[in-house]
Amino acid sequence: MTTQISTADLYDVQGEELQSTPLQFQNIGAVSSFSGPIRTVRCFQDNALLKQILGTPGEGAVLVIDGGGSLETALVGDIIATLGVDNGWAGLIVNGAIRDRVAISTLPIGVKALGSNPAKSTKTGEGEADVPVTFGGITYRPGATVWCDDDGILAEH
Ligand SMILES: O=C([O-])CC(=O)C(=O)O
Repeated sequence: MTTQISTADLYDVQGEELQSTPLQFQNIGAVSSFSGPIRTVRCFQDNALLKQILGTPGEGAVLVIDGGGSLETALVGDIIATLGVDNGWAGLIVNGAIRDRVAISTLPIGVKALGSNPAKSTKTGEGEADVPVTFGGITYRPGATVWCDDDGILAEH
């Protein structure tokens, strides 16, 4: 695996052109440094749509999941995260909760989330995909690049 430039070094070179967030995401996957083109999904306490998307080729993209910051239910567990691994996604940024934290910590994928909750989400498929989503001061636009590591997140405008 190629070593990725740290977000701090990237900020020093390109900071004016990048967005950062003060949100203190937890790094839950086994990969803490990851980057790629942004794909997005917006869903509230329902994970059928994001599961469907992670079942398609990721081609190194980062799926940004805007769950509205809800920690009431988990949007991603180890089965869904494994789907992401198997389909070539670089990582997930979850504005919400995950579950199966211990299992996800062994998976070769980046997973940033606000926290965890064993309660599961509904599965109606409600939500939107590949639209710009905004949380924590960053607007994540499909196709723009995002970089993540232990220091945080940077994204192109
Ligand atoms: O099915 C769910 O809601 C999430 C889950 O537990 C998994 O991905 O393993």
